[in-house]
Amino acid sequence: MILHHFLLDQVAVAYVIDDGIALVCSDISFSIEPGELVAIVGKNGSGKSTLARVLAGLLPISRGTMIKSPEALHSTQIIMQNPDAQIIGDTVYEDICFGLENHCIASADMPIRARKALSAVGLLPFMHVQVDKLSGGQKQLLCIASALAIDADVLIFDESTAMLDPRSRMEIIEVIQSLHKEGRTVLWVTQLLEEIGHFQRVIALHEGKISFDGTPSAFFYQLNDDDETPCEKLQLIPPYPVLVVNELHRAGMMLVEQPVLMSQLKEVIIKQCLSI
Ligand SMILES: Nc1ncnc2c1ncn2[C@@H]1O[C@H](COP(=O)(O)OP(=O)(O)OP(=O)(O)O)[C@@H](O)[C@H]1O
Repeated sequence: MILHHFLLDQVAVAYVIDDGIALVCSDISFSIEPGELVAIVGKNGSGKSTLARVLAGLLPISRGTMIKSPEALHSTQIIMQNPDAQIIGDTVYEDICFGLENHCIASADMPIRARKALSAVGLLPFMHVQVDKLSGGQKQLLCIASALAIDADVLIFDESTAMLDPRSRMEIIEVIQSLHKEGRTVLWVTQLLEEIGHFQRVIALHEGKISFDGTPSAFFYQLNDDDETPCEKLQLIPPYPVLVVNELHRAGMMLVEQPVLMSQLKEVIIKQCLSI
């Protein structure tokens, strides 16, 4: 029997506003299984952060049902867009320890956990630095390290690398892939479509509803030439490798595979050229 981490059925979410309530998500039904690596995409205001907060237990649902596994209930960490809203300690180390204390981790284990987590995000040299001396991107890395130190089963990243440069962002995605290999469940909210090739599954939101749930290649490619892809339907711009494939296609060169990442595009072109 599969125990879902999250099982949502016809979920709706509303905010209380001045003149009533605003329904921002509706008809949301999906499940997340343990160990999944999922990207959540959509335009600004499509409901990604709202959904992330619901899954993290920070927002109640207004309608429908949501069932969580015990792990998802007790061991989910969300890393949000704004690092200042999540940092409490005066120094990097104190901030990590604050989260560890909240999770009843023994004091003796704290230094080793903090070092391991800070190493994973490249912040070990900053361990005893005052938090207000960190850049915005370094603060985001600290929030990620705090979640890693706690050893959460489910990690939800809500555009938490938005302030990082491309190299640091790639390094975080590599950290996330290794956490996934260890069995962790990762939900990654992003606006950057070039990132989603690193994920197994894409959930796309449009106006608070799920408009797509499937693989990255199914999001960017369509079997029939005349059909719009799920990505095009959302009026989002696909990443560069997909644009290259589409241009080659128009020029008469059909690729047998559907690359999403640059490394995949390179492999496909080499394979195809060698077979001519
Ligand atoms: N606290 C709130 N009160 C009222 N409305 C809200 C609140 N937070 C978000 N909303 C509204 O809910 C809708 C979805 O917002 P949400 O932040 O979930 O979208 P998003 O896809 O994460 O957007 P972005 O990519 O811009 O961060 C938007 O219309 C937004 O204005």
